[in-house]
Amino acid sequence: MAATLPLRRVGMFGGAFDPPHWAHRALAETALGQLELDALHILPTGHAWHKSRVLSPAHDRVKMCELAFGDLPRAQLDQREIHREGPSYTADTLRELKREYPQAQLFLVLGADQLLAFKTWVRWQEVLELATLAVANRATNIGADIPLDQASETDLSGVDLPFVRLDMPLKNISATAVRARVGQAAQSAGALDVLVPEPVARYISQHHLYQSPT
Ligand SMILES: Nc1ncnc2c1ncn2[C@@H]1O[C@H](COP(=O)(O)OP(=O)(O)OP(=O)(O)O)[C@@H](O)[C@H]1O
Ligand SMILES: O=C(O)c1ccc[n+]([C@@H]2O[C@H](COP(=O)([O-])O)[C@@H](O)[C@H]2O)c1
Repeated sequence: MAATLPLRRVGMFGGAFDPPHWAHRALAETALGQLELDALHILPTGHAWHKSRVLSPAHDRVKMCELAFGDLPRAQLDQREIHREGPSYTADTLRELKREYPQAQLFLVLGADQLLAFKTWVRWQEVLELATLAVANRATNIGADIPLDQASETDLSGVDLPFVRLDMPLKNISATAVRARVGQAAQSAGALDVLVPEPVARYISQHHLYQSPT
């Protein structure tokens, strides 16, 4: 009987995903393809110690992640940060993944804003030892309702950290903008389709999420 080969390239993509939007989906797809990943763990954050707002209930964010990423081959929803006590630290998650995939090269998938904030992360040096950072650029004027051709890229030239770039067309979308748009009077689920996948838009509408400003 042939032995199963250990997975060689494993990605982790974490986020509040409140809600997951088209840029998240594009980032996951790009990482899977460009990094030739054998698996990509999608990790909704449990307790986002670094965010000032209270996140939507975990079960809603998990369900929306299933709807947003469920059909992506080799992507798997990973709820460990939701189930873990205390703040979600990426270093802890990567340490666990390293134990689960001792032979694999680990990649941490993130957007440019998080790369700029990376040295504020808890045990960021350990994160660097455990994983290769894979970074997609992000418009600096995120959330603004401006045309994409007027969006400017985040300047990463001064970053003194090792990372690989993910080549993804700029998407001027943020979860903040999605929540704000839902909060504006009576948006139909259809009107959200440009920002989030249609099943996510429907879930937001059916569950009356983001009705009040956050
Ligand atoms: N438009 C985007 N382009 C590139 N990366 C993005 C984009 N939106 C989010 N990301 C990345 O996805 C990851 C998860 O982001 P998160 O769930 O916090 O979404 P967000 O849109 O930044 O949310 P919020 O507006 O609530 O802060 C982060 O690494 C973030 O940099
Ligand atoms: O470990 C940390 O200290 C840390 C600090 C900031 C962000 N992160 C992680 O980075 C991912 C993206 O964060 P965010 O704020 O863009 O949703 C998510 O998985 C967070 O848990 C992790």
